[in-house]
Amino acid sequence: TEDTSQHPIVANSNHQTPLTASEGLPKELSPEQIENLETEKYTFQTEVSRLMHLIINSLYKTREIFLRELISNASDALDKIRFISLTDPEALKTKAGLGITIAADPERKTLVITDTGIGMTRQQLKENLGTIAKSGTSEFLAKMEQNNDAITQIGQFGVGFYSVFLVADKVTVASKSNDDPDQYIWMSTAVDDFTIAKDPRGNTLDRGTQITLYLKPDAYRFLQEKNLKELVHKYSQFITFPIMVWSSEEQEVPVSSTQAKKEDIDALLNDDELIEESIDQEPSSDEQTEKRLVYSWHHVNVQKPIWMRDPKDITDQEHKEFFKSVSREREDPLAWTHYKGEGEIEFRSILYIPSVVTDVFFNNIKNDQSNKPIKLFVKRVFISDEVELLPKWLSFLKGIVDADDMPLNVSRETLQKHRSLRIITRHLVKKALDMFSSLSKSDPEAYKKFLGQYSTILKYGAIEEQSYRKKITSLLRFASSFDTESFSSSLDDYIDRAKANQKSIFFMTGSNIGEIEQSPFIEALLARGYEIIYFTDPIDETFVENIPGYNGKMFVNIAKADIDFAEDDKDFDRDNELEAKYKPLTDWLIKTLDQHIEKAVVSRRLTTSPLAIITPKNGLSGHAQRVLDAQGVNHKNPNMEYIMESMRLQKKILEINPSHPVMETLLDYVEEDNITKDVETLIQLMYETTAIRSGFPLKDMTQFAGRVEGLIRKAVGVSISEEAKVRVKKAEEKTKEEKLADEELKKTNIVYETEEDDMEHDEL
Ligand SMILES: Nc1ncnc2c1ncn2[C@@H]1O[C@H](COP(=O)(O)OP(=O)(O)OP(=O)(O)O)[C@@H](O)[C@H]1O
Repeated sequence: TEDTSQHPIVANSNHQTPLTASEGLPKELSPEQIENLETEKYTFQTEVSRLMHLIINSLYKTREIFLRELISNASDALDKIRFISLTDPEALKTKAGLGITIAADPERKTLVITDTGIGMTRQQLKENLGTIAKSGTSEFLAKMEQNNDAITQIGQFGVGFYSVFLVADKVTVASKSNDDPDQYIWMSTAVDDFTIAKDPRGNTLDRGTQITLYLKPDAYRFLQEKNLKELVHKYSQFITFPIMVWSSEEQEVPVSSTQAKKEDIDALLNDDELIEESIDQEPSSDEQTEKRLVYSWHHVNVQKPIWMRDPKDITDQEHKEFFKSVSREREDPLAWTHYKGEGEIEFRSILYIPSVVTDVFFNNIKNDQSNKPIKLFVKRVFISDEVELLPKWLSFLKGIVDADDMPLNVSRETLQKHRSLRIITRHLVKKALDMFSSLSKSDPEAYKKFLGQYSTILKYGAIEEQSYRKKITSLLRFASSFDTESFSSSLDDYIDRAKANQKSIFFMTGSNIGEIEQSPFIEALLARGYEIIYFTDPIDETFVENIPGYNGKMFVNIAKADIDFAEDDKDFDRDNELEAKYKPLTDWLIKTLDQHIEKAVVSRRLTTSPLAIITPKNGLSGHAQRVLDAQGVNHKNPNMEYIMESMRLQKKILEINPSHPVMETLLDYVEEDNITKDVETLIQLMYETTAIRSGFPLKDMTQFAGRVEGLIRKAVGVSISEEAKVRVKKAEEKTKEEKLADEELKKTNIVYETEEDDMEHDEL
């Protein structure tokens, strides 16, 4: 007969029956059974071996996470069988209820974790616990080699199971799947191979998995009931299945009943009524009683799932722990929103903002894969974490959605397209944006941290999603000429501070504030008292290209042509007059700088600089050009590359400052036909230095350097043809001995040895 005491997950197991310590533990394999096992041996995939060696030989502070990983795997396995049972009721046709038990055996120094989940067939044991299917493993290995704390992220990389070797040097996994008539047992002593055998105890599990950890001496503290219960509590509160820990309690019990009979226990575990009775039975007063330790299954996670509770009753600490348990992040979230959607469709959700963006998030975005950070439940039953519930630009959030009304027996693809999901998504986006907005008001420090991590992604969202564009844009913060330090101006602030009749939001892009402040373009606006937004994020150029304006004001790049100041600033007569006056100079400049510019015009914006180089309206600014160059034009489309290249070669517009003394003098020179070769060189140089100041890469650095040197020679009176007098000594040919020594070296493995290396060898 089967030993059902190993499946104590019945409707209510929180009964107090005096059982003995070993009653909660599974039968161990006897020495003969081990002797006669018909095992088959397999070698671990190399990555698994490497991982296990790293894990077993290292001293990690946070070893307790093995329990989190095992509980989470057990919970996944239970989710799977429950999900299958939605369409196939047969799947649950075993005696076992759904749940997890955890028991320590201080005598054998083992910890046993049992679940009644989906279980594994022989083949699955071999595949799941011997190879790593998911990508990113080598990345994780590298991380671990670098930094001990990386271990806590093990679950994110899909290799959580192997964390058992943090605390155990031998592990057995017994498992029974509905798809395999027999129960199998997997064993490993953390060396390079593992074995699988048919379990000689028979089908003790009914369905599910039982993991036995043979703890290393330095991990015995996990056997202490108090430690164990605390830990399980920490990692189990948010698991939707009951988790039972085998616990002892000192109790006054009738002397006669101290030894509970095995049959009684079995009956108890299978009959709810009997349990009720046994709880009701108080020891009668005239019966003899004594104090002794009684054992029972203690239900650790009795609370409702956090999202089903009243938001008012949930403490910050509970949210932080729930967040860590769903996301496997180490740090507390920056903020959260707990929401109950009613009306069209009823659902509950909690969304969290992680305090830092993970590498995984960006890797997925880069590879055009979606992050799916939301776990979907339907009426408390976990359905999937593969459904896209948030748009890409919000997929940095983490959380859960529990819907009341959703078809369950459909494929993920059908589910993904379901109307209810689209409605939920709309609500979630709105809730997320509200959360950001209230964070900006309630906690400016946290909001700053938030934007530091996510503003690039939000800008991407504003570009992608027209319907939320305005809202997202309103959440962004920038540096501006009003406040260059704090990056705290919103566009609304800018508009509040704008001048009368100002129709534009003036901005300039650059790689940093200092560079923008150096630029000649900003003078005219600052002199007139206009504020300029300083865009320093590489995505900003694309952002403003896609977003024409905000609240009725257009974005205007002050480094491009056509600046429209307020109407009253215009003086057409004066402009026309100056243009006519400077025509000889502008014509001459076009001729001289023909290689670089398409036209030269009289500037209305320059105040202190003599010249400025402007991009034609559809061209690339200096900053944009450098960003593109640095990225090596990361476009798959060859036409795009061609367009970029031609934009880069596009001729610029030269603006001259009519009030500048250098320009006035130059005009005289041209009018008097007094231009010498030297003046021509100087104007070339002036163009080149202006280009550098305006952030454009120079086309020909050698020519530029040549011109500067020429000027210096002239100033110090050295002829242009005079060469540097250098005395060089010719290198000598190799001697015969040296040639021989080289030949010898060729035969060895030595690559290159420095003196320091030699020293180390000597010391060793
Ligand atoms: N208790 C269990 N019941 C059934 N299958 C399990 C159990 N534990 C592990 N497995 C199987 O072994 C596989 C590997 O587990 P492992 O913890 O290493 O990675 P994972 O569960 O896929 O990812 P993560 O670590 O992110 O949970 C799982 O995907 C699952 O198929």
